Amino acid sequence: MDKLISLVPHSLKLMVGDSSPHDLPSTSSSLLDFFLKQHQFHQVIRDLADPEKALCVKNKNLALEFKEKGNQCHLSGDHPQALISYSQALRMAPFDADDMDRNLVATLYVNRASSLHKMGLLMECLRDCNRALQISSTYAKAWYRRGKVNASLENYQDAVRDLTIAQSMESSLGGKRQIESERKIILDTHKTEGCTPFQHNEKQLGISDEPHQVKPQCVEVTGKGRGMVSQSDIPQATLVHIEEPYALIILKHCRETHCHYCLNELPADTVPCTSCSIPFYCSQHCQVQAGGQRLRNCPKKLAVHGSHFYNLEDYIGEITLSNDYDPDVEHLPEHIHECQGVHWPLVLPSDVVLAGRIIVKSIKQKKCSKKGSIPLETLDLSHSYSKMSPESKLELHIYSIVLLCCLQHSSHFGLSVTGVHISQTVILISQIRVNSMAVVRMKSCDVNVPPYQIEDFIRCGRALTSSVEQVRVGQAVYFSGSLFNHSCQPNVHAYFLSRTLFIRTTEVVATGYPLELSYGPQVGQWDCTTRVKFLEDNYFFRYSCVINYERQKLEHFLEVSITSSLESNLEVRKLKDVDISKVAHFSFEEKNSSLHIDPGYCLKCVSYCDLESSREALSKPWNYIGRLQDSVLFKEISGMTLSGALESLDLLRSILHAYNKRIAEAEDNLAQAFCLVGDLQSAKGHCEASLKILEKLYDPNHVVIGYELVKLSSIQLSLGDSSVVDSIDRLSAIFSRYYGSHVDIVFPYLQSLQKEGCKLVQSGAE
Ligand SMILES: C[S@@+](CC[C@H](N)C(=O)[O-])C[C@H]1O[C@@H](n2cnc3c(N)ncnc32)[C@H](O)[C@@H]1O
Repeated sequence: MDKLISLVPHSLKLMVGDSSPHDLPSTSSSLLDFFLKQHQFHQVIRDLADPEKALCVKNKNLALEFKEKGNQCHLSGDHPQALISYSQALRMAPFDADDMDRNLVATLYVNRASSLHKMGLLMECLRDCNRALQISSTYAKAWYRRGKVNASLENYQDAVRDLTIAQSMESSLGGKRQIESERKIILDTHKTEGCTPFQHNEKQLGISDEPHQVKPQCVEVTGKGRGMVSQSDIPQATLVHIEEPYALIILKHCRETHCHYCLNELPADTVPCTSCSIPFYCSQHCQVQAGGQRLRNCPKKLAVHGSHFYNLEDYIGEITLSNDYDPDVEHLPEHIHECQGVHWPLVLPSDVVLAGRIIVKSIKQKKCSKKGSIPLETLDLSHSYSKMSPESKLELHIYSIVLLCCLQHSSHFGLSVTGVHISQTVILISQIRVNSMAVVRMKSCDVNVPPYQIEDFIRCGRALTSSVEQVRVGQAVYFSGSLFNHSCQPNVHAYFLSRTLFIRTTEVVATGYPLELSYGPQVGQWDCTTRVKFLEDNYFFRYSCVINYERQKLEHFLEVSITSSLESNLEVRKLKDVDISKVAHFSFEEKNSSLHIDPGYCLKCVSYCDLESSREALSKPWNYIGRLQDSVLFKEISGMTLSGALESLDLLRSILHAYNKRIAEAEDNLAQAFCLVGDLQSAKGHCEASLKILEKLYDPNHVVIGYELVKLSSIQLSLGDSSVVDSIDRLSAIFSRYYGSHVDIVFPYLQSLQKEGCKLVQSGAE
């Protein structure tokens, strides 16, 4: 990008920087004309989009190298490393390549199945066997591995069937004999009458279909454009909106860890795209839905001898015929035009690639390829192009030109790159910037447990300071979802299951009242100034809701814990446009209206703080707390860091207001540090202290309290403290308010906590 920007002459930069949506077609054509004369520009496009230079194509030699590495690791017993190597080999292997007279991909699936079996990942192993068989239905080794894993899964009937088929397909006499003896052992040891339910399809995570009858209405809201309002009185925790994305993309940092279609965390048995080496999917279902081009197979009718009990031909058909394509789900082959191994989808920013997906989708939907016109004007979304900085405008122009040139190379729509098309793309990217939603997932972590082991540790109740945090995994356009405006006091909460957006009320909402979300991280994670800046930089509006307005005025007046008095006080809404002393007066009214207000006094509890000297005195303790945070991150806690942080905490307590949020953060850091050094009693004390402060700052059912309760309950569990039951009950109530009946799907850790809590109480009662 910098290279292209540096080519643009100053006068053209000025013209683009000054442009309005109205002049876009002419500024776009001028810039395009300029670039078309630059050989460096053509070089950039060739590097990004020329199939000859494609870097993300399949590569058989590389696949064989990874396969060999996987085999060596498997032989030496390093199964996790073998798994990684086989997955990389699958990513690189051309779908139709052969290796030793066998389809290479099928071989790799079977090899990976062996590693998965050794690692105890039985369902993953079974799925890989099925994948191999769907490519090569006569593959004896795949049937054999399937039989073995079915035996481990105690699906003895299927195990016997699989081994019968394996024996029939095996060509060597020795092999046949070995399979026969294993089959006999299973037959002799286990009675196979009674049918084990057979399931080979990859099931998607079931999303419970909670009824939602409450439909919000879209209206014009003064100063905010369109917005959503309630049409009736809506109870708390009611689902008010469900929507599938119009277009979605995974974020770059999640490409190796999350499915590129549904954005769920990748399982151990990842499925790569069959045509390029870019995406990984969690299942063939997602691969097909995304346009990861799985070849349809048509297995032969196989005659199998050796069984008079079952109809083995039907059984084989059931396993080898994939049915990943779900005709009821709208098919969005969003990856298909990016799938030629060229690397522009990998290097261009996510929102630009997302714009490409929308362009291709709208072309396909309108079937206007012959006309070569991009019907982007159909996207009824707001944008703030006029408010962007000159640098951003130039950047948007260049990205739009590059994207269209790449699409022109990669797709077969006869796409022409013109000033009008570029200007439409500029507007589209501007629309994406203010309207797309960050798709998030809840992630559990623990200071003592490596991330890949967290689920196992949690399941066994061995995690100590487990915490949950929201991580951004994708970016998506939801047409109706984007009509919810922002509030720093949101009354609805958005979350995602797979690609689906859910919006739920977090409080009772009266008829006609706006339904508003919090843009950016959840309330409580940022202070007011940071959020206002974020809204200005990213959404181009100056946030001026009552709470903020009053808070800004109060911040001149008093630096301590203003959140506490205002955030919980809904009556503050009435205070718009009143003088600061009146705000103060209002806050004191109920208690003692005759109080005199001076800067430095807390409006909630009247304690005093000398703001000037406190600011100076705070810098040293903050440094110590910062050092502690780093040590927790690197899991290296020295006695010095700990004692420095403890002294700093005392200092903070003496200077700051008792309910300052930063003291709560320091307490929380100390809790994590004490967990790391194994002093759980102290950890519990600090966690409780942090919670006590948060309870003063937030509504008792606020999600911020829920997060701290997760930590407290995991420490209490580790200590065998029976009060964990109360903590878990509280946190269940809080999360149910935000996630309703989806709480167990969004936050599976809650169930493990509940189970462990019950066990603890029962063992205490015995
Ligand atoms: C995702 S859109 C919301 C829908 C938008 N109001 C519309 O008319 O399409 C985000 C844009 O809405 C406006 N907006 C959202 N919340 C606002 C608020 N609290 N105050 C002022 N403008 C707001 C801003 O222009 C922002 O860029």
